Amino acid sequence: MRIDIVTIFPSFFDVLDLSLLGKARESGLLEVTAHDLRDFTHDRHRTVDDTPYGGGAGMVMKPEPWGEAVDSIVGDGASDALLVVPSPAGEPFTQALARELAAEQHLVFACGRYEGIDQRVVDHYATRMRVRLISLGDYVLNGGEVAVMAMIEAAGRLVPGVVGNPESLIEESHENGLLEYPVYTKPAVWRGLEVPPVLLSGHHGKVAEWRHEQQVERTRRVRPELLGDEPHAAG
Ligand SMILES: N#Cc1ccccc1Cn1ccc2ccc(-c3cc(N)[nH]n3)cc21
Repeated sequence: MRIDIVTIFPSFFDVLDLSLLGKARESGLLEVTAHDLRDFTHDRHRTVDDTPYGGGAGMVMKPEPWGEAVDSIVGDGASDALLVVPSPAGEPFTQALARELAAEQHLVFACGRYEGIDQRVVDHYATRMRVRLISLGDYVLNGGEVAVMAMIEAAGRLVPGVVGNPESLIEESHENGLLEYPVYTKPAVWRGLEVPPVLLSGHHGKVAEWRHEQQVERTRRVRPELLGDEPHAAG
């Protein structure tokens, strides 16, 4: 299995040289590469973030560096790789999902920071490859790196040959809260994708209403049981 990680903290993943996964890398069972997102910026300050359209606290990760970084890994067309984006708005990471990741040939992990990555990055790559937003649990981390480390560990250990004794593999799961709304920053149009007009309106009430609607729509779509709707069948 090939694993690529895009992050502003590449050295965070040096720890993967240790322990079980370190041996799996040496044996060639796992090929893991961390890429610095700032290497795909072109300004003196290596800027990766900007203010959010629609206002609100914090900063949002700009789409352009992400486009260049992911393209450098998967090329500029369709790809069989799976793009995994850790997010509080993602589907729950479970043992079953770890098994699905373990069966992939090529995983690309996008580690966001700040208030998240401009929504259009996900929207763009969804036209070229499979994209999955995955939540480690219903709490908010400062970025994606911890979640990616957990996913790599959970999935990596399921790759045949990585864990000496397969009997030692175990099951687990978690739970709830409204999911995040999509975020956007400059430019207003990126690769033909526009920011939702309400976020450019300057009407804070409408922005707040739209964001809540997005949260409900996402939660109903991804975690219906959190709204008291019928939960999905187990499995
Ligand atoms: N997004 C967002 C966000 C929204 C509001 C406040 C803070 C953040 C921080 N953040 C930025 C990137 C990023 C990636 C994954 C998580 C994450 C995953 C789980 N399961 N919890 N938190 C958080 C992340």
